Amino acid sequence: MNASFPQPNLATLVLDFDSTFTSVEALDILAELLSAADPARAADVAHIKTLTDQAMSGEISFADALSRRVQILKPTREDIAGLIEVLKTKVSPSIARNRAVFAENPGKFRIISGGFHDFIDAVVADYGLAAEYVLANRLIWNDEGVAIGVDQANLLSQDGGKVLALTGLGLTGQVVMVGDGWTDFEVFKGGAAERFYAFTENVVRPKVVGAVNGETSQVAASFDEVLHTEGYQGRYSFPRSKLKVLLLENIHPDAVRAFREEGYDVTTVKGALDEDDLIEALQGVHILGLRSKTNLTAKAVEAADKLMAVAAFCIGTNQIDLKACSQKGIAVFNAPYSNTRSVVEMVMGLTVILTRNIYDKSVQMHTGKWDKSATGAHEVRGKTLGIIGYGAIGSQLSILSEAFGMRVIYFDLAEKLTLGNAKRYRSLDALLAEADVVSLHVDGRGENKNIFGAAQFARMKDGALFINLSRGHVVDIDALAAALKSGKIYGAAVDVFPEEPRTNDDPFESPLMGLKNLILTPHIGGSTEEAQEAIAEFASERLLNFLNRGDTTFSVNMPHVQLSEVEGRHRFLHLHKNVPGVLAAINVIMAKYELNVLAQHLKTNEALGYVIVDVDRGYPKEALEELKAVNGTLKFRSLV
Ligand SMILES: NC(=O)C1=CN([C@@H]2O[C@H](COP(=O)(O)OP(=O)(O)OC[C@H]3O[C@@H](n4cnc5c(N)ncnc54)[C@H](O)[C@@H]3O)[C@@H](O)[C@H]2O)C=CC1
Ligand SMILES: O=C(O)C(=O)COP(=O)(O)O
Repeated sequence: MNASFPQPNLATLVLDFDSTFTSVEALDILAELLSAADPARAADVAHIKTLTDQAMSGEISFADALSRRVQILKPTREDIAGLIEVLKTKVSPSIARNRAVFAENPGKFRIISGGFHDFIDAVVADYGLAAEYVLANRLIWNDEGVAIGVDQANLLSQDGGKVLALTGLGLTGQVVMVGDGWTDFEVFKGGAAERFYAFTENVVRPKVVGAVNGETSQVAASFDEVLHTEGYQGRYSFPRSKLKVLLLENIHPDAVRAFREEGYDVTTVKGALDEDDLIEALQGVHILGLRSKTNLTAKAVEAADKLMAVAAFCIGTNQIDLKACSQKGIAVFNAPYSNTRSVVEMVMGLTVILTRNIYDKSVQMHTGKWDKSATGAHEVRGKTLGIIGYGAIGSQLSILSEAFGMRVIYFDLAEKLTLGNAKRYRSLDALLAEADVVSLHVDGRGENKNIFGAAQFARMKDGALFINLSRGHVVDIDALAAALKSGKIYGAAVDVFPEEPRTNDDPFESPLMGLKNLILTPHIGGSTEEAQEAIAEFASERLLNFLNRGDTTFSVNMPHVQLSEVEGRHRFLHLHKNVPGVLAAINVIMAKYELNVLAQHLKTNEALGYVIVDVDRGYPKEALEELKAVNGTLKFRSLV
């Protein structure tokens, strides 16, 4: 840390070793190593684990369990050397990522353990903790180099030994105990520490967690949480385990895994939520993942107290009130290309099925009717496909249908790169007059409500086909039903509806039900395993890059800034209304606190300005308060 900004009055943090500093119980690992080398010792492993568990939960005497375990194991010096190598790879993830904190705060950390100096010292030495900072037991060795017992004179081989050993150090200032086990809690209960954190990153011991009072003793799911609460500047300015991620609508498990692996607190919900339930579920949530069926309304955005970012784990973002999100400085992302191909393949299949009348033939077969005839069945080759909306899906469809021998014409509001031999039509009516198959691929913007109604069906060729896999509100469903009933159009495939059930348990109702040569599908255009997996990867990466570095690439409402990892520096992320003077105000504060700026970016769009400043490590807390108070600030956070 920059020596000019020491954090005042930091407590001494005393860390337990087994299942706290490392993610494992050392004697369990030792037992596993011994039994791997000699399978006849498998029973010993089970025995050791039971004793460890009983002792850590406070069910049996710690001292008794300790010497019994050593006597069962009887490790050699080589065994202990092997154990050290393994333990070095098992340091708890949140401790490992905060390695710099140990060096930046010399003398502020102690290790206390009923385990043994014989292996602990070597493991914690990598973190700059010398043996004098370790309070632990010692093994008793015989002349053959075999450990045969425990130093009974050492306080830590006795019940209640941690309290006595720690008190004996006579530390000045506040002392805080961090550990997973009952003996760690006893340190606090016995008065040797002012505060206690029940450390649950590796193991949750109900007796210990149940004993905390929420004030001077509390649960910490990671070392980041401890550092943050105790005022240390750790690897993360805010502990990830306190950042809540809510994933709705059965988002692929790969996304859940991606967030959990990075230490975030993830909750999943199978279906979509209505406004009231969403408002309730969003309380305290920082990150929201949804798909096409959850409407994130302005009211829900307004009520969301902690929301920082939202991702549509799909293409469409029409279900999200983007304006409301921007006004609150909430970043919105989507996955614009991950299910494109799935939709296109489905449209190709539907085109062939409708053109050949395959669907109705199959329905009849299921009722025992054999109707072998060519009447009304056609090839798609040589037919004209009219694509409305030549975006990612429309243009990909253009390529595949040309490969099928179709002639492609399209209509789009925007200028688009025409692919292959497709032809752009500047008038929708002209396209409708020529297309044998009309396929809708416009986006779901509000203005597109009912763009396809009775007038458009009337302008289509008699007996043409109609396909909609875009958005339900784009088509007047009654007009579609009428066009099908009258025979004006020969067949249709519809995947999206103005009203869709929220979950698979809710009923589907539509005036389209029961009509002939009409294929209805439950909004599955993007529902392939390939697409869902790709979306999970893409959308979670966008969110994680935003959370971990401030990167806004691919955001649908934020100015785009691509950022690298934050290494050995602090990063301030300042999102504000796009009004004059904000950058200047930020720089005045930087200068006032003599913060050494390593890099600075400013990107704006119509509504928002986004300033990113990387500074040398170490800053006074007041600087952050002033940065947050700059006029126009919507969101401010700092990363380390
Ligand atoms: N059924 C499903 O499961 C899925 C549905 N979708 C939906 O498919 C639609 C298309 O997706 P993408 O191609 O990725 O979107 P995109 O944004 O790349 O393309 C949309 C195109 O439509 C054009 N457009 C918008 N309004 C128009 C109008 N009134 N008339 C003519 N052109 C208009 C735009 O200029 C743009 O080129 C979206 O509504 C998306 O939500 C996407 C994936 C899966
Ligand atoms: O990607 C889209 O826009 C879709 O419509 C797919 O929606 P879904 O994720 O299947 O709810």
